[in-house]
Amino acid sequence: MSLLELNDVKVHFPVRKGVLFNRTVGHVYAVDGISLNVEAGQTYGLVGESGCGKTTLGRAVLRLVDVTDGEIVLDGTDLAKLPDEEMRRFRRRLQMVFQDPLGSLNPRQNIESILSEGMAAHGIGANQEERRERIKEILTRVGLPANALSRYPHEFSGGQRQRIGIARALVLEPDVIICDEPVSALDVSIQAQVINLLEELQEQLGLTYLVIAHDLAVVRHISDVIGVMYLGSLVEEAPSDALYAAPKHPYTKALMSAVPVPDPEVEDRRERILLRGDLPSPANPPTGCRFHTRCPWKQETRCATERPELVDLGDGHKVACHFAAGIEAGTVKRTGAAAIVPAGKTDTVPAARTSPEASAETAKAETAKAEAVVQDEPVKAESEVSAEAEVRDEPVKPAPGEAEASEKPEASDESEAPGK
Ligand SMILES: Nc1ncnc2c1ncn2[C@@H]1O[C@H](COP(=O)(O)OP(=O)(O)OP(=O)(O)O)[C@@H](O)[C@H]1O
Repeated sequence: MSLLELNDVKVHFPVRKGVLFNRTVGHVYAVDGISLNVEAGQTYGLVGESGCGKTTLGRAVLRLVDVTDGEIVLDGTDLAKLPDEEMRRFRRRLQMVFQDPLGSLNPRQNIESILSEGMAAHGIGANQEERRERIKEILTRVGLPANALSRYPHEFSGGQRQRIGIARALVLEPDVIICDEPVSALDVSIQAQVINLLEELQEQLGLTYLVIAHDLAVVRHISDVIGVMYLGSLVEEAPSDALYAAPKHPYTKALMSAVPVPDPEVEDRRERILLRGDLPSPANPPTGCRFHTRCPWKQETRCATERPELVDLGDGHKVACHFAAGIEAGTVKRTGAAAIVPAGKTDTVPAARTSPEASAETAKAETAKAEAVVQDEPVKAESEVSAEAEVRDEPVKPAPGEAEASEKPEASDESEAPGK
């Protein structure tokens, strides 16, 4: 059963001009008609390049931005239409884990204060004593020592801060956690541990996640279903394995073709699709299919005039492309608008600096590393982690003001062992 259901959600930001900015001259169509279902106890991964509207959609679900149109149904209640007062009660049930753990934690509050603030606001725990006990339990679950309570955010490494961000969400016992780029600010060696922690917590507590990320490797590992976003809309949605085995939308094919294959023979033979140009402006999106200006299979004139619906081609594999079936069957021919080259020869084709391929090229090695880490790195069992936390009795770093912040570089984030 769907716990969270989005029906044709739109978020259009007005573009204002004039001396008093009181004249609306257009709109940024950041989210433009997204429908998706997140099943209870599952993870929905939302991917797309920077600027496609992922974060805005996540914020819309929490009603942190105004929803222009559509329904956001949590457990039968449409949040989009709830008065602010009633929405406040629902806020506890939807929590967010942010990309930048340091930026989202108040540096002047210790961990107990940060975590108990929301609990008190939502009436969780009869008194501070009860709240403290609950916080200690959650800190152990996320692999942090109980003595973290009295420490401040700057005393922790990046990965540990993200664990605090996860704990802050968990203490409120939410139904759905929206993770917005939960590991992209972390060193690659730490990313897998945080992803694995999210998975362990899901198994133990039956959590439901909406994970927003630009990194296909991160989303693949954790998601049951993946949605691919382009310029405010979903272009493809499928069970994770099906999407990776056989992407059907040209945009997804291009994204996937940028991910290197570990086998050198396959890598040499396979083709890469290099999209040219930047993501068009969401203030002035192309007509028809929004991807047609960069699509290698663009056909006259339907692609430029008729916006494709997201259609189920079988087994829940949905695609918004007029010619997906023909492309798959080989009956629709390529027409240009993108270069298709052997993977080993990508450097011969200049791509626009800001295109996904430009960043994909520079991020290629990083993605490979991240994927290797996600697959191979042994992660301690939770029992091991909490046992270590108990045993270790390490000196507490100076409180803020006593000494300059002794921020550790992420790379020396040790193996993210708790109890530091
Ligand atoms: N408050 C706002 N007012 C106007 N435009 C906005 C606002 N917030 C976001 N946008 C625009 O909406 C579009 C989508 O932004 P959004 O941050 O959701 O994308 P994203 O896919 O999450 O990208 P990133 O990963 O870089 O954050 C962008 O063009 C952005 O400039």
